[in-house]
Amino acid sequence: MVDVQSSRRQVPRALTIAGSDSGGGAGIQADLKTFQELGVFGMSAITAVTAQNTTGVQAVYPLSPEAVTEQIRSVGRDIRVDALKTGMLFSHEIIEAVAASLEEFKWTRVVVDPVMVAKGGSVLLQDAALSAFKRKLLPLVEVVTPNIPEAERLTGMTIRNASNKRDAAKQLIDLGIRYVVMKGGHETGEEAVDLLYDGYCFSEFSAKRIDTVHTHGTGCTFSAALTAGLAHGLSVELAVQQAKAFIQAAIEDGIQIGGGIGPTNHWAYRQQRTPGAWTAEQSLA
Ligand SMILES: Nc1ncnc2c1ncn2[C@@H]1O[C@H](COP(=O)(O)OP(=O)(O)O)[C@@H](O)[C@H]1O
Ligand SMILES: Cc1ncc(COP(=O)(O)OP(=O)(O)O)c(N)n1
Repeated sequence: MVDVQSSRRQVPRALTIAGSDSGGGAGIQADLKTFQELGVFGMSAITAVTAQNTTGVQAVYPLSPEAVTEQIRSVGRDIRVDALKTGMLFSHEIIEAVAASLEEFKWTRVVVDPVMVAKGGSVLLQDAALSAFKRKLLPLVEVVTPNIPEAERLTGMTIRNASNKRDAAKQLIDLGIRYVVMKGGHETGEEAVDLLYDGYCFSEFSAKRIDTVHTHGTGCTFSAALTAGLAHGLSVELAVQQAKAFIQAAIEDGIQIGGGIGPTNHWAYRQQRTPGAWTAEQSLA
């Protein structure tokens, strides 16, 4: 007789603690799609429900901190978590609940995407939550992935050039974070350059900047791909390299969704690696 229990395969598992985007391009939805594409079993703890589409965020309904804690506990008490990421945390109460859970379970492979404002301008992190975010959450994380405006808000610095980026990364490391990835999506120039700093060395991950407005959820997707790499046991450097390739494919092989700032293509990276696979264009033909 086959022992079904012991013959079941062990797979990497990752948890996302983030907001729901009803439009499917960012938040929990982008994270779970990305985990799946990268061969990781995805789990979620929802912090807030947003009514959202490609034209913007129409409404935000935060959950109670207890509801967030209970979701994390349910996962943590039964299922191994190899890596996790946070996205939209919204309030200082939710940040405190998440920080307490990270301490309770002693998870170390933790990626924090400091989501603050959606591309349409809606607030996804309240002003009053910034201090708890810096003091309670950031010292517990392995990697933080700010875009330029987020790095400016976290450090109080104005970032205009490469030297400013390095100074801001150093300031963030001083908060107790192991690695900073400062993303270059909001800059201009031929290349989109992401800067990685480990407290000693800087490395750059560069790819051709794609001329498109359809970048809804790029930060969520990038940080989820990075988390998936960590769940597989990759070093942070290799996980960033894979995440960069994943987001590049997702932006480059764009799909037409909605009438505003559309999402990226979460299956493009896999498709590029699967000879003879169907393409987004073929499926519409
Ligand atoms: N137009 C683009 N072309 C290529 N890469 C991009 C583009 N926009 C963003 N990226 C990449 O997407 C990832 C997310 O970056 P960014 O857009 O800055 O984050 P966020 O969504 O948090 O604002 C980074 O790896 C960045 O370099
Ligand atoms: C629920 C939710 N979480 C996060 C975001 C922000 O996502 P991001 O990847 O920064 O991309 P933009 O929305 O700024 O394009 C969100 N919109 N919703």
